[in-house]
Amino acid sequence: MDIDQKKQQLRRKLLSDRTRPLPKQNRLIIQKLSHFIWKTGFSRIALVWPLDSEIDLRPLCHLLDKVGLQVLLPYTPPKGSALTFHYWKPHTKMYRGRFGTSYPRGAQGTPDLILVPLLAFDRSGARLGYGGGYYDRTLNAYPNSMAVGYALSSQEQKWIPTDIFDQRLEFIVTEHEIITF
Ligand SMILES: Nc1nc2c(c(=O)[nH]1)N(C=O)[C@@H](CNc1ccc(C(=O)N[C@@H](CCC(=O)O)C(=O)O)cc1)CN2
Ligand SMILES: Nc1ncnc2c1ncn2[C@@H]1O[C@H](COP(=O)(O)OP(=O)(O)OP(=O)(O)O)[C@@H](O)[C@H]1O
Repeated sequence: MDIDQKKQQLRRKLLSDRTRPLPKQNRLIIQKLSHFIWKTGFSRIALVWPLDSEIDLRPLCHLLDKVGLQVLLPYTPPKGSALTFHYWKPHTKMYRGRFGTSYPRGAQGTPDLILVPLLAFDRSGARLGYGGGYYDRTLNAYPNSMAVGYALSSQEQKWIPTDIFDQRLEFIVTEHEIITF
């Protein structure tokens, strides 16, 4: 079995086992993330609008906006291209995009810090996503942005198969800890 097939097998299993985070877990991750973001001193932060059963960062979008930081959200282009990030404010209208994603139209920006959604991670900083390769291409396209994954601690796996193009994360924030690589 090659790496793509191994990833696909793991992805299928994780998707079928996945349960929605509990409100308390969601709150704890947001607390940890907001503290982490505050400490970096960065001001342009890329987050993501949730898909089914994912951690919901929408309260964090509002929180960051309230304290005067710039919130950016991704637009998902056809497979093969990097995501683009667009400024969001609490009143911004969201549009339906590819794969059930939602995105704001309007001015594009370059984030200082990119929060990266994931299906699974391991202790080496490897991540498994939905298989579009979007964040791998995006982190390549924004080499100066800090990449920070966020996940439930239950999303940790012993080992994630990786390819040469897979981008490792610098940090992963869970409801229990901040993992540094
Ligand atoms: N909330 C959220 N937004 C996000 C992401 C994410 O993980 N979470 N993405 C992170 O990259 C991007 C969109 N990623 C996606 C990439 C591929 C597929 C996809 O191919 N879905 C197939 C099934 C995949 C499979 O069977 O392996 C489908 O819908 O048919 C879905 C989302 C950008 N926005
Ligand atoms: N930088 C890249 N250059 C060329 N091809 C790439 C690159 N990154 C990913 N790919 C291709 O995209 C496909 C999906 O990649 P991968 O399985 O790593 O996605 P993922 O990280 O799980 O998904 P996502 O980032 O969208 O959440 C791979 O089969 C690979 O061929």
